[in-house]
Amino acid sequence: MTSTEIDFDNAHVYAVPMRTRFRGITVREGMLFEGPAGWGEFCPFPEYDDHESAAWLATAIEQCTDGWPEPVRDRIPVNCTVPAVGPERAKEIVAAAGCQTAKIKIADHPGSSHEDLARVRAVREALGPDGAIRVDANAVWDVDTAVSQIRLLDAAAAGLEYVEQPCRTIEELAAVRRQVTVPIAADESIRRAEDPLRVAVAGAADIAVLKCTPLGGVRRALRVAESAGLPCVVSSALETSVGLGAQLALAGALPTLDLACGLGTVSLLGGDVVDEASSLRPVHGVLPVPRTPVAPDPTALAEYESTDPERVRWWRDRLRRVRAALADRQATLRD
Ligand SMILES: O=C(O)CCC(=O)c1ccccc1C(=O)O
Ligand SMILES: [Mg+2]
Repeated sequence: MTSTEIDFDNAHVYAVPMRTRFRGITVREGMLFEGPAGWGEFCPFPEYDDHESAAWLATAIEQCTDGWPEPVRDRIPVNCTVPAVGPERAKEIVAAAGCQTAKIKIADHPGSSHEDLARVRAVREALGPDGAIRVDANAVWDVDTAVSQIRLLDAAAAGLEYVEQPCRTIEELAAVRRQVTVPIAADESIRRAEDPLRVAVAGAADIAVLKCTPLGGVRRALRVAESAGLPCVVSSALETSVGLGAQLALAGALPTLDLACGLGTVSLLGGDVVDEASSLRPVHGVLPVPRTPVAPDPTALAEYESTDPERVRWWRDRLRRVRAALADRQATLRD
């Protein structure tokens, strides 16, 4: 991977409002820059330090210098993503999406159980009996809370497909997994591991959630999939269509993929930096696998270019620091 031909100096800083607050985010920010193979997106969440953000930069550099490996499929079924909203809004989201699978955010704040159960019931009503429902607790429960909440949610959903990251540690996931029949998926345990290639998720989870953006690229995520040795779901990091292309390239290149992916998230954004026709919004619950990165559209890019000089400076400083951090990490990210 070489980064010398990338036009970092002219990188654009974008700010796209979220349609609904998600993970505490109301405006999604990031950077877009062009290299010899196309455009890349650099968008680590604000709380990520330079070391962790280096993997996000590696993904952007892979896509604009090397491109992606050959896909083995060209259409990816996706879930619709239901944020922590009320039951009526949840039904609208599911009905508008047209997906067979819904992923619901739960445990968004302390004491949310009652609201979580109402949201899950509403989604089942909108989805019908044949759809699949998965929930994501983003690592907030202790083991006992997880076990009791998963049982309640499974009943409210009339059957859950899986629960994503109910607790923080691998040991806790394993303990929960021994006590419930609902399959367990590991997300943060892989994505935020110091070494995602060596984390032992197999005894603690039934499914691996993979996000190539924080894992350092499509090729590296393929190696993480191989070492995890579990059925995989590819899930987004709230990229625009430019960065989401890499995630779809990963979903397209995995040797086996039997589960819907969490890649319908452009629908959570209030806009996109590419033109309408290239925007990676699912149609009838399916997304295409792009062969090359999607380029921003000048008009759309101008619309979402950040106008806040302080944010622009913050991102430029961050990119400069993270390029240095990546130079330090390059050996391990190639590992
Ligand atoms: O998987 C999906 O349906 C959407 C993606 C998603 O939930 C997500 C998006 C950004 C950051 C974290 C997460 C997560 O899976 O926890
Ligand atoms: Mg998750």
